[in-house]
Amino acid sequence: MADRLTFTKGHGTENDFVLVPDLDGALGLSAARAAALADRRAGIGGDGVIRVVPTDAADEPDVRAQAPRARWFMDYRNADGSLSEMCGNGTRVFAAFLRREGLETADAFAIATRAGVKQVRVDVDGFAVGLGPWRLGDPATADRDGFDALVHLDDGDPFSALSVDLGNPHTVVALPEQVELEALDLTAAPVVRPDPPHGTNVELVRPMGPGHVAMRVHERGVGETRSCGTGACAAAIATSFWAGSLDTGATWLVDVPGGRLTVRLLPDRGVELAGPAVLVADGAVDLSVLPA
Ligand SMILES: N[C@@H](CCC[C@H](N)C(=O)O)C(=O)O
Repeated sequence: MADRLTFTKGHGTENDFVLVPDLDGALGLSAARAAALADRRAGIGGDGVIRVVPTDAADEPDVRAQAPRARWFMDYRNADGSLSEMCGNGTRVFAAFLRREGLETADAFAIATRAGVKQVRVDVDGFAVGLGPWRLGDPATADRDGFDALVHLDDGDPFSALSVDLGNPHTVVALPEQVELEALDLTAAPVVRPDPPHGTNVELVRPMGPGHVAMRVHERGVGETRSCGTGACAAAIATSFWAGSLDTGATWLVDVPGGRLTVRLLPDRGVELAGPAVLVADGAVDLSVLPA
C-alpha cells in the first residue's frame, strides 16, 4: 500500500481549509505540497492549508518561543503555498480539530501562530478567538485624512482605503453609496497604492446599520474567498475608526458571502472574532501524487 497523508477538511463561514496533522513534527509541509493539496481540481481543495504541529517542533525560533504558553502551532499556508502570519477563520477550525482529537480538552486554551499566541474559547456558535493587538498601517495619515491607501479594482476611479494590521496585512475600502457590493468584479487582484511591501488582503465594506457591515474580500495568496476572519476584524476596526468611535465593548456583525461573523472590540487594541467551525471530512491522499 502506498504511503498516505491523512487530512481533515474544514471550514469557517465557507473559508475552507485542508488540515494536515503532523503530530510529531516529522512531516513538514512545503509550499509546493500545500498548493497541491489546496488545488480544487487535482487536490483536495481549500483556501488554505493548516499543518497541526507541536509548537516546540516549529521551524521558526519566534514560534518555538511560544511553546511554554501554547502547545500547538497553526502552521498556515495560503492556497498558492505562501506563508501567512495569521488566519482568523483558520484559528477556529484549528481549535475544533484540536478538541475533536483530544489534543486540547479545556474550554479555553492558547494556540501558537506566526502572529503570536492567541487565546481561544468555546463559544455558543463555535469558538471566539482574541486576534489583537491590531494597528493602523500609517496612523499619522489615517488620523489626518481618515484613509492611507487607494485601491484600484478596474479602470474606474480608485477607492479610498485604510490599512489595518492584524498580524497579517489588510486594506479596507469604504465603498461609496452608489457602488453595489454584489456587483464588484473581484476576479483580478485589486491594485493597492502605496504598494504594500508584503502584499495585502483587500476588504470591500458596505455599512448595513449600526454595528453591522457587509463585506467581500480578495485574499492575498488566494483570490476572492467567501469569508476572512481577520478581514472581518479589519472591517469592523476601520468602520469604527471612520465613525470616530473605536468603542471598546462594541460588537459588530460582519456579513460575508459564506455567513456571519461577530467581532468585539476590546481594550488595548484587542479584538475578538467569533463564529462557527465545521469539520466536514477526513481522508488520506496518496503521497505519490503530491510534490515533496
Ligand atoms: N482567511 C484568513 C486569512 C488567511 C491569510 C491571508 N490570505 C493572508 O495571506 O494574510 C482569515 O480568516 O483571517
